[in-house]
Parts: sequence; structure tokens; C-alpha cells
Amino acid sequence: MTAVESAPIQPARKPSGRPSATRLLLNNTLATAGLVVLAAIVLIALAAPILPLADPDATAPANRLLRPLAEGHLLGTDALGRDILSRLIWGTRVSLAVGISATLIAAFFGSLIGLVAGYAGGRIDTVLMRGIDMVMAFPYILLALAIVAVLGPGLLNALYAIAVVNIPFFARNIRGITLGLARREFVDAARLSGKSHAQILFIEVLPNVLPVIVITMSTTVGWMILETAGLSFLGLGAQPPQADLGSMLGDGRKILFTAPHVSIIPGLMIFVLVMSINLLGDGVRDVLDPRLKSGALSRPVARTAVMREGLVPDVAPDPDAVLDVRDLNTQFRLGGDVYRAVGGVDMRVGKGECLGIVGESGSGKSVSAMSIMGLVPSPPGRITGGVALLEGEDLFSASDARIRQLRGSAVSHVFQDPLSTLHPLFTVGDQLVEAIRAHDPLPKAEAGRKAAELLRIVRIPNPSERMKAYPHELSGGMRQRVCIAMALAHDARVIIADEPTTALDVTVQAQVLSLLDTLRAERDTGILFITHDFGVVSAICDRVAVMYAGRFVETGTTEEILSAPAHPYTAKLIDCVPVLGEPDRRLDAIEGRPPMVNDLPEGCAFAPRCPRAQADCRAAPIGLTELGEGRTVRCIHPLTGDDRDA
Ligand SMILES: Nc1ncnc2c1ncn2[C@@H]1O[C@H](COP(=O)(O)OP(=O)(O)OP(=O)(O)O)[C@@H](O)[C@H]1O
Ligand code: NI
Repeated sequence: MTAVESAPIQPARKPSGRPSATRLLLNNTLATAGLVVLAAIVLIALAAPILPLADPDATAPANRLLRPLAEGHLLGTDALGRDILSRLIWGTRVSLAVGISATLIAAFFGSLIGLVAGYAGGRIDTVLMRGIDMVMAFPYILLALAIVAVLGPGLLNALYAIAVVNIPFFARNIRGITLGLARREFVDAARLSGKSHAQILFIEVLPNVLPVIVITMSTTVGWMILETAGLSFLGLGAQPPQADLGSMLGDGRKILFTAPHVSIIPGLMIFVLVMSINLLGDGVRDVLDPRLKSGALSRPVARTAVMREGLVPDVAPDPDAVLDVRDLNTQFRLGGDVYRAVGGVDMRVGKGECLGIVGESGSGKSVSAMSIMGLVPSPPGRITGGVALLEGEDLFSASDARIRQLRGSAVSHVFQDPLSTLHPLFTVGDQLVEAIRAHDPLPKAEAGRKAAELLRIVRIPNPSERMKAYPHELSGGMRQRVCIAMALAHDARVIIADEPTTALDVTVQAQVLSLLDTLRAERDTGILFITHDFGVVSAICDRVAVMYAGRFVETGTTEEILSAPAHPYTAKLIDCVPVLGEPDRRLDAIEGRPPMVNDLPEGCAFAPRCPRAQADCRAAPIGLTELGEGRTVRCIHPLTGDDRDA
């Protein structure tokens, strides 16, 4: 499956099955509770000026330390006779305002530093991040105290101090994300299109880090309120007579035993406020975090669900076949739609044989291949029918442990893009050693020797030196060889190669193909080779299956199919291959598009694009017609010798 082309199809009529962000947030009970409580607190705090409250700063020594529920003072009074309810509401207002402002300031400067450092890299990055490290080297409450000590006590200075000590959180988070983004293709593309650094930073990069900024804000604002309260509690924040939650708590400290309500009430308020903010913040993070969003948590299955409808066919295994797949059906269920990506496919790969699967993009080649070892993501994918026998063993009814054991040992995969298969942060040697030791508990040194040997087999010059290289230090062809070496680590019975040469140029492609060809001759490995290129097929495959809309439409030996294609679709595909020395040959692409696999026509799926289609083609499902030993075609008006000459 190629990264770009095989993005899941979204049915045009319906919006995606994913609920909206608000819905997701509301589904989270704790976050909703946090939201409700926080909204109530904020509303009351905002309404403070219009509520019938006593003056929060008016002292009344006669009424000092009244208990809660006293006449005219619902929550009682403090040591100076001030109304606690009024002070609580005004104080919450101040604490919220300071906490949120500090968050905004920290988020602004922190994100800016992070963006610039991550984007610019090099010396700017070093200087900025070492500065941030210095700030982080101090325990932050100590640093905040030091800042306030220099600036002098006061609410505004406390706000600055809290903002400053929180800048590193933002800077480091955002730098990490930006660093990853700045080296991505879309940023390169923007650079090539002539955009300035500032434009790239704010138009291309910023929107992508925005969710992270919001997440960091939502998870830190509670702490900032707490820290502000801490400074005020120590007498360094809000100055008398102004109330904020921290200073109220501080006022009550000395009379904790005689009049506990004076400190308990603001204490409770701080607790409820910070708790509700943090619950809501966690909810927001779960909704916005791209990793959680992509379903990383909701996709716990490491293997495609097998839900075979009806009886499992009882097939007699073919003794000569290493891989024998019968009537494979794989579907995707998205929304209410069923996409029949693979609709009844038979594949047989003998020892040392190479079976090619050819077809246009989206015809189901990758899904067929990945179904075998249960690599199709589930949900939405599921195997709904068929059997896959690996040397007689039914893979679809094997245990998960058994499948894990077979993956990468008896059956290995080589994918199209070696860069996305190899881990960028480990040397190829380490990765090879790991692949070897995954199924074979050799000591490290011995595994290292085996890894070098594998690299030599795939003809990488100077293997022991190359082991120390990182994937990006190798050329595309070399990387693909490393992947093939990995596939060979355990004497695989079958190698499933999914367009392994598509990303390579023709010379390297030829080398990789001849390498695979030698290997299967020497080791008797079966190869299932997926490609859309008949040129490649003729170079390596013994037999070919042509796939269209999830089914094989023609099978036969490479020679038969290339010299005498019977299905009009095969003929068209072959016509697409350029021939050296025939520059005038028309390379017409096949008109039209393949059908959507959630809405397949009743009859032949190719009929709408077929020049030979007649009424009976569209009337009923077309079965496979046998033309000879192992030679089949799914067409009722196949091409004959005369047609091809015409
Ligand atoms: N994870 C998925 N979720 C939903 N649909 C999918 C998923 N993977 C593949 N499909 C759909 O299954 C069908 C077959 O896809 P597949 O990747 O097998 O095509 P392919 O023949 O390998 O094409 P290509 O040459 O582009 O790699 C396509 O219609 C594709 O959109
Ligand atoms: Ni594919």
C-alpha cells in the first residue's frame, strides 16, 4: 500500500465517522464535570460587580470572626470583620485573572522561543535552549521568589514571576514539535515556493503546533493559579487590603484553630478551582492530542480481526505450495459502508516461485498481501472469509502468539518505502541485530556477525562499516537492500514484497530485482511480489495474477500473459509499458476510474471502462474461466489471437 494513495476512502455523502471534538469532550464525564464547575465559578467571578455583595475591603471590627451562616454574612467574616463571601468572589476573580494572564504571557513567549529555536536550529537553538535550561535549573518556586524579591512584592510582579518560571515548559514542548515539523516535506515545499522564514513559521508551522500550545496551556493554567496563590500566601502577591485566594488563605493561617473557616473556605475554593481546571485540561488534551486523535489508543489490536462468515472451507493443502490462499475476503467497515477491498482471491506460491500481483492503485493488492499475516488495521478492516495456509498451517485460525512468532521469521515483508520501515534514530546494524534477536536469542556479538553477513548477501559493500550508518546516510537502493537483508534474517519461507522497487531508479531497481531473484533461487524462498508495472513483472515473476477491484481477473505464467493477454484489462495494462525503440507507440492510460469497492456493479467490474463490453457483461457476476493449466480469466468475451493482432 502506498502511503498517499491508500488513505482510507471517506464516503462523500456522510461526514467522517469520528464524532466532533465537542462531542468527544462531553463524552468524558470528568472533563464535563470540570467544565460545569469551572463555568459556574467563572460566571460568578465575572458577575461580581453586579452581585449584591458587601464591599470586600470594608472592615467592621465589631463583626470580626463571625461564623458562617451569620446574619448578613453567609460565609462569616474574617479577623477584620470583612465579609468572606464577598472577598471570596472578588478574590477568585483576581486569582483567575492573574493565573490566566500569566499563562497567556508564558505561552506567548515560551512558544515563540520554542518555534524560533526549533525552526532555526544550529547556534540559535543552542543559545535559546541553554538559556531555558538555566531557568529550569532552579526550583521554580525559588526562582519566582527571587524574581519577586528583586521586583518587590505586588500582584503584578507575582504575575511576571509566575509567567517567567513557566516559559521553559512551553519553550521545550514547542521546540520539540517544531523540530520535527521543520524538516518535513511541506515545509521544504513552502521554502521552495519562495516564502520567507517568518511566513513559513507562522503560516505553515504555527497552525500545526497550535494544538500542542493549547494542550500545554490547559494543563498548566491550574498550576499557575496555584503558584500565584502560593506567592500571595507568603505575602508576596496581592497586598492588603486586596483579596486573592492565596492572601485570604494566608490571613487565616494564624487563626486556623480559633476560626478555621477563614482559611478553610479559600482553601476549598482553590482546590475546587484548580481541580476543575485540571480535569477540563486533561479532557481537552485527550481530544486535541494528535496521537490520541489518530486512534492510537483505540486501536489495541495488533492483528486483523478474523470474522469468517459461514463455514470455513475445508481445503486440502497443496504439498508443493509454501503459501496457499483460498477465497480471501477482506473488508473495511467505515460508517455504515462496507468496502470489499478483497473479494475472493486465490493465491498459490510454490517453493522458490515468484507470484506477481499486478493492478492499478487501489485494486486491493496491498490489502490482499497484508491480510495474510493480519497486518490490515482492525478496525476498520476485517477478514470475512477464506483460508491462508503457510506450509499447510491455517494462519487465520492460528493464535496471536503463533502469528507473532511467524511474522518476520517464516513470512517477512519488504515495503515500498524503506525510509518509513527503518527507524531513523538507530543505526542499520542495531536494527538488523534487533531483527535477528527478535526470533533468535543469539548473543549480541554473534548477532552482529550475522547482520554483517546478511549485508554481504544483499551485496552492500564494506558491511561492517555500513552497520554503523543511520538510514538517512544510505541511498534509497541501499536502504531497500537493508530491508531485504532484514527479511532474510530468519530464512523466510515467503517474502511478501509490496512494490519494493517503486521508489528506486531503473538501474537500482534492476539490481534489487536480480538480488531477489538470486535469493529465491539459492534459498528456495517463495516471493509474493506486488507491483503495478508489467516491466518489473517480466523481470522476476514466474506467474502473474492481474487484480481489479478486489478480484483476480486473469492468472497465468508471465510468458502467457505478456504474449497473449486474454482479459481486456490486462491488455490495456500491458499497453501502458513503454517499449524501447518504439517511441511512437501510444501509451494510453486506461480511461475512466476503477469502481468504488463499496459499490461494485452487478456484472463485470471492468465493463464500464471496457471497449468490448456487451449487455451480458453487465447482467450477472462473471466467474473465472479456465483456459489451461493455471491459466484463468474472468471475462466472457476474452481477447483471442485475432483481436490482439488487430
Ligand atoms: N486502512 C484502510 N481503511 C480503509 N480503507 C482502506 C484501508 N487500507 C486500504 N483501504 C482501501 O482498500 C482498497 C485497496 O487498497 P490497497 O492498498 O490494497 O490498494 P493497492 O492495490 O495496494 O494500491 P496501491 O498500488 O496504490 O498501493 C482501496 O480502495 C483502499 O482505499
Ligand atoms: Ni499498495
